[in-house]
Amino acid sequence: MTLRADHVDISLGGRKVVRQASLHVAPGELVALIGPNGAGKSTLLKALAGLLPVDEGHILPDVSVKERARLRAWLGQDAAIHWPVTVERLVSLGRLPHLDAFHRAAPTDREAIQKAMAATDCLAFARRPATHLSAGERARVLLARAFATQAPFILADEPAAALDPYHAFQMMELLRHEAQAGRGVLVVLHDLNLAARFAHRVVLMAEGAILADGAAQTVLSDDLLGRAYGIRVARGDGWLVPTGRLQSPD
Ligand SMILES: Nc1ncnc2c1ncn2[C@@H]1O[C@H](COP(=O)(O)OP(=O)(O)OP(=O)(O)O)[C@@H](O)[C@H]1O
Repeated sequence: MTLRADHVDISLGGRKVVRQASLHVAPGELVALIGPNGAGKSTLLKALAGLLPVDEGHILPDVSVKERARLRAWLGQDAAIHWPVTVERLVSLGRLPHLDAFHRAAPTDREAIQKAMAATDCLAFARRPATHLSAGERARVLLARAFATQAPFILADEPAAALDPYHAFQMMELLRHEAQAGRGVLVVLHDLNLAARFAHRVVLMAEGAILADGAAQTVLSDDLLGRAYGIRVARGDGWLVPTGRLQSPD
């Protein structure tokens, strides 16, 4: 089963911000969704998560709200933590879609929570209030919550944004590991090097439309990066850095 957007149009505030976008994620692959600010990446990701309705086109599979929560783990961009619950309790919320009517945790739930915290290095602060963490630690806890869901698909919106290079790399390794374990992972990224290093496939969005979808070396071409971002890049063995601005693509 693949998760897919099929010729999707989405409007926000009466304005069409995603146009005829088609995108799919298969089990076992990590797909990076890149593009300039305002391109429509978060909007498309939210629609794939079932958090936003589409005007036209389809998000597939078309399932019930409960089934959707089991199918897709969501790691949002501004996932602030407002309540001083413990880290363990917060991670356990990832199991909500699996609990019975009385919200009782079964041994399989407890096992999934421990496994998710171990994978993301959260066990050392499992009993601390989740509000008392650094931005990087918080990002790992929220990733643990998403992992605890054990959903076949993980949708993550800029999960590495607040992270130092070590933890950004670790975050991507964890997501890649999940993909290797058979999940489908779609991750919005601004760091083109992380996309090049970790993604099986890169999808480039600009002005609400999908501009390119393919291998990193094809999508991260001088021509496409110039058209989408208005930047010039220098590149080496597996890396690239912006070296100048072209005319703004806006
Ligand atoms: N709630 C909203 N109401 C109206 N327009 C919105 C709303 N949220 C976002 N937009 C607009 O929709 C467009 C797409 O926004 P979106 O957040 O999907 O872009 P993005 O590619 O994720 O950008 P960024 O890289 O800056 O996070 C932008 O033009 C934005 O201004």
